[in-house]
Order: sequence, then C-alpha cells, then structure tokens
Amino acid sequence: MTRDGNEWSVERSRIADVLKVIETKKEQLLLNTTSLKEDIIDLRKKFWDDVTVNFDEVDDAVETYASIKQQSELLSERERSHGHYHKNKQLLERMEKSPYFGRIDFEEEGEGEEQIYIGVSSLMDEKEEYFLVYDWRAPVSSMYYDFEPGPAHYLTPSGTVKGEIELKRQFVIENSQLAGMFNTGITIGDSLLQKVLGDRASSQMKSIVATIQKEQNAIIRNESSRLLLVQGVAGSGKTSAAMQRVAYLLYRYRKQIGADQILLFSPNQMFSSYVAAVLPELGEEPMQQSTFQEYVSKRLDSEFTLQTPFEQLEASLATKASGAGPYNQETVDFKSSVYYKEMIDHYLTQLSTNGMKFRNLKFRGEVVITAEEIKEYFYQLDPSMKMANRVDLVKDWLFSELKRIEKEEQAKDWAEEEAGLLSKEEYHQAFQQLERGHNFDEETFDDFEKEEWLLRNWVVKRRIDSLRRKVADYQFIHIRKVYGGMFHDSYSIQNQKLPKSWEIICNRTLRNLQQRYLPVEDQTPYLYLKDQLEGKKVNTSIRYVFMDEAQDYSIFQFLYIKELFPHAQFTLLGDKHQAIYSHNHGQKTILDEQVHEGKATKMELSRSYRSTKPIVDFTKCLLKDGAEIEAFNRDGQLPRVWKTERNTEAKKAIIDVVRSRQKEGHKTIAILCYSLEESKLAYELVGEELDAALIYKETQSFQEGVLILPVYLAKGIEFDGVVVYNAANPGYQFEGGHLMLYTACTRAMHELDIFIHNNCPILSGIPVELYMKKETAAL
Ligand SMILES: Nc1ncnc2c1ncn2[C@@H]1O[C@H](COP(=O)(O)OP(=O)(O)OP(=O)(O)O)[C@@H](O)[C@H]1O
Repeated sequence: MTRDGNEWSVERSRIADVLKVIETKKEQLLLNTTSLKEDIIDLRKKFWDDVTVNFDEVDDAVETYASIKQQSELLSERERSHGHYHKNKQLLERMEKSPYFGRIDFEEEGEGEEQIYIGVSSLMDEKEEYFLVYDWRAPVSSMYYDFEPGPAHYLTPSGTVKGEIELKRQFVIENSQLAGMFNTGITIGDSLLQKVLGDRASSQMKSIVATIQKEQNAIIRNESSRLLLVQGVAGSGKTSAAMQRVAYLLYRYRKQIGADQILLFSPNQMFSSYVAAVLPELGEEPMQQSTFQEYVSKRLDSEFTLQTPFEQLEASLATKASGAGPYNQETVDFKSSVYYKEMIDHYLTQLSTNGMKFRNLKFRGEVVITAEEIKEYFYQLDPSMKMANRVDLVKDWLFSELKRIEKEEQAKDWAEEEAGLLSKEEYHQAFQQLERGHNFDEETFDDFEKEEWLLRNWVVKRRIDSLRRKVADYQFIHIRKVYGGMFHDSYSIQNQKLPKSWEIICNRTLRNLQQRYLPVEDQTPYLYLKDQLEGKKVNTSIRYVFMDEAQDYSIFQFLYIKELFPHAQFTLLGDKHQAIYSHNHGQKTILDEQVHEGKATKMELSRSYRSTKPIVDFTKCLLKDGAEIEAFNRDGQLPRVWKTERNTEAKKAIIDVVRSRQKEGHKTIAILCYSLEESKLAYELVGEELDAALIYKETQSFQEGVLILPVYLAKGIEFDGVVVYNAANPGYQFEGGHLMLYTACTRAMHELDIFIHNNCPILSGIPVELYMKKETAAL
C-alpha cells in the first residue's frame, strides 16, 4: 500500500475524526472533573456545616452519627468518581497518541459488514451510540487474534456469532500520526512484530496487545480451566501472556473481581519490579505480587534462621563446580516430593494417638501448667476429631486455666509488692487502662483498699496477658520437636520406602532443628505440619493465582500453595528447560500434567520471540531435546564464542566486547555468571572499567547499563546483549548445568557473546556454522 494511496488518506482522515472525538471527550471530562474537584473541596470545607452535632441524649447521638456517616459517604463517592475520571483521562491521553492498532471488516451471517477498529480501550462516538474503537478484550476483538481473512467466529455470553472476515489490517500510529499500515493474511503479520521485537530492551516489561499471537490469545482468554499449565520455551511470551491475561480477567469479570483478588507469585523482587508497569500501561490496577519466600519468612522468621532458595542454590553450585557432585541432593529430592507429604500425613495419624510434644507454660519463671498436663488433656479428647480442632479445644482449656491462675496470683504477696512499686508512668498507664475498661467509678481511686486491689489485678493481668498471647499463637505446641519426631529412631515408619541416606538425613535434620536453622527443603513441609496442627491459614479472597517460573516450585510447594487459596483458579507458567533449582533435577515439575491427575489443561508455546533467529538456533542446541523450539524469523549476527587463556587476556577481551556492543547502540548489557562467587570475580576483573553494577541480591532493582549478575537472578528478564562470563565453568557440565547455560544465553535479545577460559565440552556438540569462533587476538 502506498502512503499516498486512497486507502491511506481514508485511514488518515478516520484517525483525524477519532482524535477530534477524543479531544471533545477530554474537554468534557475536564469540565466534569473541575466541577467535581470544586465539589470535593467545598464538601471538605463545609463538612461540619451540614452535620447536626448533638450528643445530649442517646437519640441525638444516633442522629449525629447518621448525619456524619451520610456526609462522609457523599464525600467518598465524589472522591471515587474523581479517581474514575482521572483514570479515564489517562486512558484518553494514551489513546490520543495511538487510538487503535488493528481493524477487521467482519460480515456477520445475515447482517451487513462492520468495520471493527481495535485498541487498548473502547471509545464511543460523541452520542454514545456506536463504537469507534473496541477494547482488545471485547469478545468481537478475539477474531483479530484468532483468524485470518475468511470464515471466522467469536463467542459471546449468548452464543457463537459466525461470519466472514473480509479484511484484516494493522496500524502503527505514533504520536497521533499514521506511521505504518499493513493488510495481513496470517494471524498478526510479521512486519509489525519484526519492528516491535527489534526494539531495545527496557528496564520495564511492555504490553504486547497489538501483536498477541493466536496461541498466546488462547492462554489469555482461557476461562474454562481451574488449573491452566503453560509450558513455553524461553522467550515465548509466557510472562507477557500472563500479564495480558490478568488485564483480560479484570475486564471480563470487572463487576466481580478487582486487582487485589489476583496474586502473582514471581521468582524474585527484581522480576516483580520488571513487570510492574504492564498493567498500568493497559489502564488497569496492578495485581498483588509476592514471592513464596516472602510468605515463608513472614510465617517462620521469628522461629528460625531461614535458608533462602538462592543460598541453597549457591551451596549446590559450589559443590558442583568443585566436582563434588550435587550438594544434599537426595535430601532435597525426598523432602520436595509428594511422598514426603504423604509421610507427614501418615505421621499425623500416628500423632492423633501418641507422640505430640507440648511446652510447659511458665509464669514468673515457674511452671504453672506442665507439658505433661497439656498432653494428658489433649489425648483424653475424642481421637476421631481433626487434630486442629482438638488443639483448639486445648487452647480454650488453657485460657480458662489462665483465668483461674490469674485469680490465684492476685492474692499473692508479689502482686501486692509489685502494685506498690509502680513507677509514675506505670501508675498512669494502669489508671488509663482501668478507666477505659470501666473497672472503677470516680470514687475508687480515692479508696485506698479498692485502689490497691485494682492495681494488683492490673499487674497480674499485665504479666499473664503475655502468656495468653503465646497460647493464642499456639506456642504451647512444641512444633519443632513434633517435626523432629519423624527423624528420631523411636518413630517407626512402616512399609515406607525411605531414601538410602535416611540416617544421614535424620541426623542432619535434627541438628538443624536444634540450631534453629531451617533449610529450604524443610520450610514448606514444616509449615504444612504446623498448619495441620494449628488449622490452615487460608486466603479465601484471592480468585486467581499466577505462578511464573513455575518449574522452580517443588510439587510439595505447589500443593501447599494450592491449599492456601481454596477459591482460586491457578495459571502456572514455566519452562522445563530452565529448571535450575536442586529439587527439580531430573524430576517431574509441576508443569507435568500427570502431577495433577488429569485435573489440568496444558498449553504449549514453542515459538521464541525474544532472541534473533541465529541466537535461538544456537541456544536450542544446548538442550538435548531442543528441536521443538522454533525461532521467530528475526535476523541478527551469529553468536560469538571467545576463547581466552589468561585472565589479563579475558579482561581486555570482555571490556572490548562490551564497549563495541555499546557503540552499536545497545543499552542493557548483562555479564552473566555461574554463581555469585563468579560474579564477584567478574566484577573485580572488569566492573570498574565498565562502570558496571554488581547485582548480588534479589532485592536490587533492574536498571539500564552494564550489569554483572548470577544467572539465577536474571531469570525472566532480558537484555540487549548478553556476555556469558565463562561457559567453561565445570558447574555447567554437571547434571542440569546445561540448563543454566541455556537460561543465561536465552536472556539475549540481539547479541550473544560467550567466553570460555578453557576447553568447553558443552559447546562442542553445537554445529560450527551456528556461531563464530573468535580468538582474542582478533580483537
Ligand atoms: N506476541 C508478542 N508480540 C510482541 N512481543 C512479544 C510477543 N510475545 C513475546 N514477545 C516479546 O518476547 C520477549 C519475551 O517475552 P516473555 O518475557 O514474556 O517470555 P517468557 O516466555 O516469559 O520468557 P522466559 O521464560 O525466557 O523468561 C519480550 O520482549 C516480549 O515483549
């Protein structure tokens, strides 16, 4: 299509018309907003003028309360509307720059043809009669992503609408100007995608609404599955699809759910900040985000020193790199399995008749209720009751016992003494608290005896309340000992297959518990046991849970998370080829359908969009079963493998390579290392000269420039150029190590440079025509 052709001028003039409507709507909105703003200021100023305040009689007080309530409701309604207007204004401003990106001409069976323009939000004409632009999430818009010209259909709540797409067109509208226009046959034409994917990396992920692919659209709009599994190769758009799916669900169920009812479990906080801008860009509130580790810390931090997943990984990387084999692998495998969960369930059945461990309750340094008494009470309760219910009955009994003890203590000498020795501040505090609790009338504090008695009560209560809090928090159960009970000789595990190194596992677990150290593999099982005894801490308000990088969760972790959100539908997205954590080497991941016993729907994405074709062709050869990976046809240079012998040589080579990438215009360049230790070495070698940032903690945020970081911290993120610091690190050669190298190389969008300081068997299997061998002398 030529730029001066008739079609161009028709589309240009339509854009101009739509922009006029947007302008008018903006003016209208501004007018309404101004008057609303004035209303709000006025209401705030005169808030008390319209309220009749009278507390003389009960009836007057009720009336006063009602009138305050009415006035504040009016104010908050106005404030809400103002927020709403503000959001609409932002959307209109966004649409002003680019009102739409697609068009389909659709002839519905038995009806005339309609031109459907599609954009980030819908827009009606000035009379609010017909749509100038349809929201990309509207049912009719789905055809844009799903069909080429020809027969097409879409689903509406009242049934399927069939018809024919006569034309499908894409637009590039930048700064209100038509910059490109393509009629397209296939789903979403290559030209636009080429353009989008050729752009530079950014510290914030972008939305992909204009170029969503058919297979991604199926994930985004899936409504039927309670458990959706998405296995997608590196760069296939899993995270992007997840973000658009959140936006879709917020639109589809806008009357039923809000952004605070959607939760994304992300791999780390750097990733969270990377994806945070996508939903606001689409005019939606961001969903809740958390890492599983944050949840675990909240629950167990006060009881244990917790190992972080990164510490666990580092420990395992260090032993692999030294050639000693995976650290602690059998323990990790065992404790991450469903089998271990079943073992805990079995243990719980035993606990219902014997073996529970309780703590003595101490008051002023003396035991007032012994662990033995608590145990006796517990085991005389009906054993057919759930453990958690029995524990609650014990709690109620303890509360009543504490009441009795409180009374007894009030009569003791220490209470009299302590009441007599209160400081001025304490006395004041006691007076205020007693006043609040209506424990005395005005005369009481003038009556010496009464006052003394009240103060005695107060000092006893103050002390016993801290004990009450402990009881309320179930601290009377010695969970650490209960958990450890499974690893004692006295516990007989019948008919259960245990790992070969069971004895070592037992000793190590008991030692850790004694030292109050909880490694990652014990954290979820410990919480699971704790919840079975104390009652589950479920969250019923969350309706959708997304788990990105799902291959990094153990089956046990997933089962646990699933129980935490009983009313939620789950979307798990991940890539089996990027499973770099200890618990999933060679094991089934939660992306396997079999793990979910036929209750999951699985979708696969095999096309990679992030990297250029030469990079994808190279990286897929790092995998044994990479043949299924398909590259999007975007041109680029072959990856380069640089061989350096000595550190001084490597230093110069890496600096030169990074500088030449910068000269080519690339802004984010990552030097990816095997471990944190290697990252520190790399930083020492080239950090200062390249003005690079060393990323060593997951809490650091993602920024432009040269970054030096371990591969596992770069998960889910992408860079213009990637430099692999040393692909010959022995750790990569170990079982699962090639997946780390694969993860590292697939972070590159445009350029990939790999350094090897030695021979590198892992690269020897890659056909030589897929990369350039470089000697450093060539620099
Ligand atoms: N349909 C699309 N249109 C435009 N860009 C896309 C599309 N799908 C994916 N991309 C781009 O491809 C890149 C990779 O996407 P994303 O990070 O969502 O993939 P991923 O599958 O989560 O990757 P990984 O598993 O490697 O972290 C991003 O830059 C994204 O914008």
